[in-house]
Amino acid sequence: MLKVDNISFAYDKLPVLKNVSFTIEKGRHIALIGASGCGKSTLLKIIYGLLHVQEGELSWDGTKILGPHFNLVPGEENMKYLSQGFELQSYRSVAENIGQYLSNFQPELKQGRVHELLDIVEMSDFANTKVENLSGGQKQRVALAKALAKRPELLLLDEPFGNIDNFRRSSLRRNLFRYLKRNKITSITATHDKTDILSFADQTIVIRQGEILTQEDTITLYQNPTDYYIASLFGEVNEIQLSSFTTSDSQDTILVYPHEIEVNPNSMTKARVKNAYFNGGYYLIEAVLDNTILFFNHHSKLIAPKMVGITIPEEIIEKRKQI
Ligand SMILES: Nc1ncnc2c1ncn2[C@@H]1O[C@H](COP(=O)(O)OP(=O)(O)OP(=O)(O)O)[C@@H](O)[C@H]1O
Repeated sequence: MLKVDNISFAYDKLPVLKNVSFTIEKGRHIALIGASGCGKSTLLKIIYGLLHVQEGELSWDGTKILGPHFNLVPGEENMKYLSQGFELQSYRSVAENIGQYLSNFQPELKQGRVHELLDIVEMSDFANTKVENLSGGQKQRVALAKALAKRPELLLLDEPFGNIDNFRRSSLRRNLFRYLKRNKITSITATHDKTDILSFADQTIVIRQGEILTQEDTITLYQNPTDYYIASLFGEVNEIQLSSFTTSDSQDTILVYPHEIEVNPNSMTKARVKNAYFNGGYYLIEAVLDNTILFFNHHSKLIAPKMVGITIPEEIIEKRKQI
């Protein structure tokens, strides 16, 4: 179990993390989300032992993480941290990089392990290619394989798929998290990508300006966002006046995702279409309702300045009213 107990951290005088506490059970996958600059990378570096906390304590399986003031070689033995820049040896081959820290005592074992890792990151065809001849996305995949090579107990990933094209990203993500689950490797992934969060994170930790806002089961958090900041980290979201959709005359608002709003010609609530953005399987419609911008999904393009009736299902209204 990872235990982070009331840590605070500042670069020089700039406080970045404030009284951060949470625990993570072994084998769980955690997404770490928050606006750019909120302290995600800093937190990962602290957990890995690259930065020394001014206040608080951390432990992994009951053993205190001492940080760089106490470890000769920075970085905890049983963890791996994959940073946004990848530390690879560019003049050596992909296979040599992945196997760099593996024992040479049993060459067949080492070779088998390197092949297994090449397969996970879909880089088998590049085993003998020098890293300097790879693209950014390919380097990122090699760095990931290298981080997994020595079977870390805790894997810390900082935007791990940022440079990887969409096509590759989906299968890589599936391969990686399947491997981590099978091998009971705990992971924390700092990310801005909603798919990393929704499909693969058991739990999500939300940070705002260096403070933990919440740690919650991912699906529960998505379905019951307690504030606009949290909901907006999953993508577009609307803050809607209840009075626009119900007979209520209260000033209360609820959070509604674009896919939860339905076009219904019979609805008394009419919005004026402003723009339609093609999104593949649907259009994201930007409309104006009661002088406020509103986003909803629609299967076909709607042309401005058309007036459309819209509704929100009763159960969504009731659920969000209670948050
Ligand atoms: N080495 C450093 N020295 C001084 N300030 C730093 C340093 N590294 C980061 N910071 C500052 O600390 C704050 C948190 O940075 P951090 O990289 O942890 O944010 P982040 O949430 O990971 O952001 P992003 O999502 O953009 O990667 C920012 O204000 C950043 O400018």
